[in-house]
Amino acid sequence: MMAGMDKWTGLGSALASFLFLWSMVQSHLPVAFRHRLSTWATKLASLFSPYLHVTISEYGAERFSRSDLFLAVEAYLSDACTRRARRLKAELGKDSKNLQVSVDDNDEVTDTFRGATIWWYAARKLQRSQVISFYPGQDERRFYQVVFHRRHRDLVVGSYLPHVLEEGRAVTVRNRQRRLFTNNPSSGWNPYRSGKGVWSHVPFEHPATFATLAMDPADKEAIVDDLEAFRDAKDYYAKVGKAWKRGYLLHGPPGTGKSTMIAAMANLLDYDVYDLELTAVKNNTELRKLFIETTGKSIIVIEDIDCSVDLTGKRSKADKKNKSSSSEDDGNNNPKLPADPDKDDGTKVTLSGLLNFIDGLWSACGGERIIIFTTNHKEKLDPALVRRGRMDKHIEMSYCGFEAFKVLAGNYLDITDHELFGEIRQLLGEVNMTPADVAENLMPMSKKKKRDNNACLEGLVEALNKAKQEEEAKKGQGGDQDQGKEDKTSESTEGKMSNGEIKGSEQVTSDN
Ligand SMILES: Nc1ncnc2c1ncn2[C@@H]1O[C@H](COP(=O)(O)OP(=O)(O)OP(=O)(O)O)[C@@H](O)[C@H]1O
Ligand SMILES: [Mg+2]
Repeated sequence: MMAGMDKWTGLGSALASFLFLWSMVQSHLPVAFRHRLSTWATKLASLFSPYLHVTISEYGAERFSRSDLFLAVEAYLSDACTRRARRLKAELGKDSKNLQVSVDDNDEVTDTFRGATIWWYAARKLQRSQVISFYPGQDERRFYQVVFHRRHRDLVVGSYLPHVLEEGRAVTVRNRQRRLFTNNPSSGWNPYRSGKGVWSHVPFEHPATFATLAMDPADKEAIVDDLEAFRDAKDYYAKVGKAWKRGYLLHGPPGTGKSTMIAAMANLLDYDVYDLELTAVKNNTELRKLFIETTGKSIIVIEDIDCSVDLTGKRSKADKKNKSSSSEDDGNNNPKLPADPDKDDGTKVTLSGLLNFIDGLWSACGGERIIIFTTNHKEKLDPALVRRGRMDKHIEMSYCGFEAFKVLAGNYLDITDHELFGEIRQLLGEVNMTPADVAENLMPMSKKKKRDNNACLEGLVEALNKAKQEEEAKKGQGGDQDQGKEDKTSESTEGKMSNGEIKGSEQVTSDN
């Protein structure tokens, strides 16, 4: 039985190779003759050969972009089959520093799928184009040919090729160099002009991870858990009829690690990051266009949302017009009306445009997206913008507590305990110092000087004492509008619940 199978397989392979070489010879003959020969050859082949061919060309019918299937096959073969190919070629990936190994032209790769044997060939043929090409090699069209026994037709077309597509896409995602995108300025530029992307990108190489992020371990774990649950919840989101996306609001004073946390999130989930500069967006239509151009598995970030667009100011003015009672001031928690969409004051992105961006019908395109807003002043934001469902999770990044300090001490000094820890713990309970400032004190002072843990910690104690004195001096002067003090009050209630939110040096609130 096995010997019989081998004989058939060998014969099939030989026939498939012959037909493939035949198609290569044809490509160098005059067009009319080639067509006739091709018809004869196909008839002959179908008479004698039980094998079928499927060709997957590099460019689709429209010839502008490379076919998705071709790219997936390329990735699939490079990953799954290169081990079996005898001739391989290595290239530097387009956006990556990694070497990509793929099957060399005219080489054969054998694959098996549910007991069926499938042969793959990579080849290229010269295209007689009417268009003059500026780029060498542009007239060459690459293609893959898959050959299989006709009794496996349903299996290959119905199951194997979809499997190759899915696996190939997964390999592409695994091997890709993640990217950091930023939106191009819109002045003098038409977002609908073809051939020009609305986003520019650079490789995303931020080294921050949750392990190096200084915050309370329990809160950190809760965030990691939430992110991982989101990543794996495709079916759940489909079941409950929700777009597969999640919003996070990171708020807290400057230097408390909001941007660092975004980088850690991207590294944890292996997502791209789209850093959206809202002030460079002309209007709501352009904002929507930007959203459509983002891909799945990405984090869309709008930093300092309260400064990006004067949502509060516009709303206050609208509010004033309508109610003739509210002040120009942001008015904190007062509900406000939407901004005037027709008013042209540099940017026409309105609150309603932004809300649409987050959870309008368009926001469901593609799926698997996280949207993050950061702000130093949560209270300035419109409640509609940050309500649950839009910003599902509110994370307060606050001044450095002792637990956060221990993470920094571990990162910078490789220590978990020290005789000065007690004093530092007490001082951190009394003084507001951001993780950025604490980290600065733990950095070695000079390159020549050997890193000295004692000196670093003593320096930190000194800085904390100095900050304490300054705070006391301010208090003495009767200055009570200091933002730090307000935050300090909430920090001193570490771990206690207030208005349904966890208050602490690292606070996390969630709707679930
Ligand atoms: N929680 C933290 N854990 C580790 N490092 C931190 C943390 N917070 C701040 N840092 C350090 O301080 C620097 C500044 O932090 P980051 O830019 O994340 O602050 P931010 O909250 O985004 O500030 P801003 O509101 O000004 O944008 C970072 O480069 C990082 O090294
Ligand atoms: Mg920041």
